[in-house]
Amino acid sequence: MWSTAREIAAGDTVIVWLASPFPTSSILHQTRDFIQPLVVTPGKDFNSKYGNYRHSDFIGMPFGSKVGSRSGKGFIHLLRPTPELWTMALPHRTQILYIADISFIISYLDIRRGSRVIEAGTGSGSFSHSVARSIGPTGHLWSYEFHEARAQKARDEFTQHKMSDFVTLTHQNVCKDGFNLTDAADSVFLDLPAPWDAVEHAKQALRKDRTTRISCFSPCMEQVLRTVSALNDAGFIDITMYETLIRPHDVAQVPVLQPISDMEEKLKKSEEIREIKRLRQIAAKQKTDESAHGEKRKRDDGDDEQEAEAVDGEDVGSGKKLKTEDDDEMADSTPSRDVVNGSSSSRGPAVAFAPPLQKISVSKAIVEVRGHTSYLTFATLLPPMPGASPPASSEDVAPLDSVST
Ligand SMILES: C[S@@+](CC[C@H](N)C(=O)[O-])C[C@H]1O[C@@H](n2cnc3c(N)ncnc32)[C@H](O)[C@@H]1O
Repeated sequence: MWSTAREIAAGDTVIVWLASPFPTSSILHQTRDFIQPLVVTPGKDFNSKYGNYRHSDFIGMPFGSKVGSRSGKGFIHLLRPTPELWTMALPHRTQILYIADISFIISYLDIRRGSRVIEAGTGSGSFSHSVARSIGPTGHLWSYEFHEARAQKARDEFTQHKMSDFVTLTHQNVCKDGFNLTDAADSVFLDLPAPWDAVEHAKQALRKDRTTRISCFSPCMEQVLRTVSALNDAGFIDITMYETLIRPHDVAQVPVLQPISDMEEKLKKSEEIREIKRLRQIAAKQKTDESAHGEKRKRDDGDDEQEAEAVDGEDVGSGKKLKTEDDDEMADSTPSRDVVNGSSSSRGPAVAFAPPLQKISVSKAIVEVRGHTSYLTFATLLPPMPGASPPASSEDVAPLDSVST
């Protein structure tokens, strides 16, 4: 398909991104103001509200470059085309399929490297580009469009995007004239106003030596019901309908909350250390008082000192401090942080046990889901059983109320 070279050359298609390189989901469907395809043509200029540029200046730049305008005001990004970017940037000649539906259809039709696929109609070629990438040059896409100007424009684009070796575009009314193919395709995709009229033709074009799939894209339920009837009549099975909706999520980074059991343990330890510190302070104060008075104070109760020594690990009399495990832990715990709520503490060398604070990404789904595009009906066609007679059509089946019991 498109150039895989590192640098942009004359004649290459580039996608010009005119806005922030980090789109939010809300602008993904309104990006045509921000994103445009461009064929690099020496001698031509690209002018926009983001500045003026000469195509020839793009030649030799790596794809993905950020380019400043000639006036120094504004910049653009020159991106390598992908089917996703093409769908966002392509010139619309019809309504098009977007990536949420495209990816779902490709997955449910089991389209992969080497697949042989039929699509009708081609429209603006949005779906065609994603299929072309999925099947690669070892597969084949037969695309049909009955609007002559659209067919020609799509054909030109397929040639420009180096797809024409494995994508065949035919200008034809598939409901009337079918696909001119027999037992050829692994799957069929119909994006037509009246897909039911093309179901029998699709059946003829599908392979009979393996299980094959069909999908029809229709905006309203009446179309779905007619299509389901036609699929039933043609002997398709496993008929299922889906709707693809985009549900945006609010994403935020939050501090990792620690398990309560850990917190209890740490709080207990914190209390113990606070108590030790308190006793140390008492002992230190006593020592200061004694030296200030220049005499050794007589103790009424020698037990106090012993108690302080026992808890504190400090030889109060000699002023020598004995190192404890807790001291090590306090010294190692940097930076100092509040364990409980995760906020930074400005209380100096406070007691701290938590490792440097970690954050995780969490998301909350937005309840309202908008953006109905169409209903997707899928069905399966099994290879005929050897010696089996063709399935009865619904017209041959007597209505339920006429069946006597
Ligand atoms: C909605 S557009 C398809 C958009 C396309 N899936 C895309 O992603 O760009 C439907 C196209 O089907 C074409 N079409 C309608 N009926 C047709 C028929 N019977 N045979 C061939 N093409 C047909 C229309 O001209 C139109 O271009």
